[in-house]
Amino acid sequence: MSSMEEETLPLSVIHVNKSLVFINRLHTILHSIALCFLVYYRLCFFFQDSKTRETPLLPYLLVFSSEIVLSFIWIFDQAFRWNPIKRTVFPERLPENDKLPNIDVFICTADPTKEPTLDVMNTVLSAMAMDYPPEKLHVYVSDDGGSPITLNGMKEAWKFAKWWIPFCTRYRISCRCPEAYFSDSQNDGDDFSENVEFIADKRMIKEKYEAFKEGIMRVKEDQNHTTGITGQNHPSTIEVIQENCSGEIEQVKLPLLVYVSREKKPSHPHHFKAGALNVLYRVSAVISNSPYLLVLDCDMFCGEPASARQAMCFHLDPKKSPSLAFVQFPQKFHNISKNDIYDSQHRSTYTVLWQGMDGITGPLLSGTGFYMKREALYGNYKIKDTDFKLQEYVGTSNEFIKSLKQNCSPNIVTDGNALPIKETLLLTSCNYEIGTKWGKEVGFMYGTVCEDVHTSIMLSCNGWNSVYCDPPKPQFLGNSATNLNDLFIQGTRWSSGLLESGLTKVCPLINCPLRMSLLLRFCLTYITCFPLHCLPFWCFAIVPQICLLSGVSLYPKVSEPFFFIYAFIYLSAQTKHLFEALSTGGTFRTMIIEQRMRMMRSITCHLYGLLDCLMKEFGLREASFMPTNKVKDEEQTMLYQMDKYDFRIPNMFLVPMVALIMINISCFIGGIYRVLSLGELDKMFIQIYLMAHIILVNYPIIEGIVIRKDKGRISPSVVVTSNVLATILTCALYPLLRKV
Ligand SMILES: O=c1ccn([C@@H]2O[C@H](COP(=O)(O)OP(=O)(O)O[C@H]3O[C@H](CO)[C@@H](O)[C@H](O)[C@H]3O)[C@@H](O)[C@H]2O)c(=O)[nH]1
Ligand SMILES: [Mn+2]
Repeated sequence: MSSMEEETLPLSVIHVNKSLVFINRLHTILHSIALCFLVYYRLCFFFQDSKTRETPLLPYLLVFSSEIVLSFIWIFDQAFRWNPIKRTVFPERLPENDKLPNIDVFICTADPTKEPTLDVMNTVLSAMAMDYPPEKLHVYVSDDGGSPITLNGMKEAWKFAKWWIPFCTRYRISCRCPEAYFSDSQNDGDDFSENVEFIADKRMIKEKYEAFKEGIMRVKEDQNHTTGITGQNHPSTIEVIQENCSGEIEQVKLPLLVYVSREKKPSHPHHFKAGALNVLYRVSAVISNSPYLLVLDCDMFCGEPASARQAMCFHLDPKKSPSLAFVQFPQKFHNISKNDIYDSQHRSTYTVLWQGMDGITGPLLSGTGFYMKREALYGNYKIKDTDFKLQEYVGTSNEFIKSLKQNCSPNIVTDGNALPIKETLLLTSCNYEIGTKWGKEVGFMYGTVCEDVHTSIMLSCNGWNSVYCDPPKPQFLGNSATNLNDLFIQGTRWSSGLLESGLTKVCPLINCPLRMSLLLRFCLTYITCFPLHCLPFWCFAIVPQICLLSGVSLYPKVSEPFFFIYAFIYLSAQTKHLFEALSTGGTFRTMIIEQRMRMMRSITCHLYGLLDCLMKEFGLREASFMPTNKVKDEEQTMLYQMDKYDFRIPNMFLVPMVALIMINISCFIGGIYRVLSLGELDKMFIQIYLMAHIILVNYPIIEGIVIRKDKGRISPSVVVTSNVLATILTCALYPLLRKV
């Protein structure tokens, strides 16, 4: 091959599945037409003579407005289906190692009791062992807990890395997270599994790993009697982890490893993960100042070592690079069971939604597993600005301002200089950001607990693009919440954060720049507003039910032509969902589980998220970020693996779900009785069908009340409380919905 040809070979290519695009667009058009008929049918009601109307106004308006809200959310959702694409990368076409850019890896951890140090260190080790020149990798760990356990864990990890990294490179190990490697015997490279030397080395590394584990545990016990320093109140500590060469093994080149714990005071807002990332962003700027950043949550390790090179296929592509802010990898999880009863893997987001956005201007940040261009987070500052102006923007650190102008050339690391202690202490102090634009225009955005989505909306507004890279082998593997409790806590946090950025900060539909395309606007609106689902879902879970009891019909009769509109909309939505589930590796069961989880989430998390967001808006509540629990609970894991829902969740979440199911069941029974005795099946068919659908999809709740005897069932006391709530709701609404 001539060098000319070589130069023009692309680093990545795009695939468009033409038939998928056709099906999607056809479905969107047909379904939209049906929705127009539905609206027409509903509007006709208002032109009827009010004396001849059979249906009272209030339930009719409730159902109609719910249909309108759902239809709008559905329309926004279609933007993701308009132009989905997939990409393939060719990392082998990248320039030689010495021409690759530097990368700073950021790993966040917050609390050693909720985030086991061993797991965090596994993430650190997997990042250090990535297939990338070690002198070009710099790993920074942010410890928001300010815990000596984490610092000591890093020292142990450093020692172990000196064995682990050469072992991985030598035997081309593909799984570079030690815990995952040792727990699965399938992980050996085929080339070496018979090799005597390899077997001996592996045994030796395994011993070192056990010693490393013990080292971490030992520290844990030692530190039980700590000082007055807490996770919320501690000074900053910055330390480069290194050890004088003990001569034990030959000098191994390791990536730079830096421990950063920012100063925290209860009186100062610390802005959660976004705050932690911004501190790392500044500290790394005066140490390594790499042009690219990889951000990882402590519970997401690098399963495969290839992601850095894959990401560079986009960042080093001269056509894409100028406007490319980040390359996002999907979040995949190693702890998902076969049937994934909680939809913990968020199938739809990481297949349909992100592929769909990739065909527009690129996916949103997903918090972890992305390669960001440092420059993209500078905000709108101008290189020409005077230092004085820049100080208003990024704060008073001269070293940091210098780093902005140095055009990303690394300084301290390569020069072998000592750490600029004074500067890093300044950059990590609580007061540094006061009066600056951090979190507003520069760095990761503050003011929401979904800093990832909010930051990427701001990037989109500034004209940056992104790319979704989903190679066949998952590059990042995380720990997803696999129990209802964690999922609901996380879901509530997300709903509140998303609504906050969508309703109160940047309403993507209205106040994004004019040049932003309509499709992108729709996607952003969908993402930030989908928790509003809770309004129609609550309505559909109560109003048609109680109306059935009192004989109020809300939908067309089976014998009316408009019945077919409803039937069409229902069937079209269900078939499309099934089609998507099947075409992304799911089954019919996946579809049912997703619908169930959507109902459960809407009724609980989305509603609480909405309330939380409103309360914050009116100053009644402070923002809070409760990290998900990452400590494994044997019993919980067992229930999950057996596909049994674990209903040991706070009443706040459980009672509304159980109460609504009870309303549905009792109205269903009462309704059937009424319909049969009065012969009104024709009139009430849709309402009866709706209830049957809700009850069937949520069968596990009924099972939890009636059949199960294990610890994860729904306890009788919850059933009683829910009954009370259901009765109050029914008694209050029954007369209202009948008369008004
Ligand atoms: O004050 C804080 C709180 C959290 N974290 C870290 O943030 C990360 C994410 O927290 P986690 O408890 O794992 O939350 P998840 O719900 O699993 O996180 C999802 O949702 C977050 C937004 O709500 C995103 O930031 C994450 O990337 C995404 O995985 C973890 O590494 C934490 O250590 C901090 O550093 N400081
Ligand atoms: Mn997490």
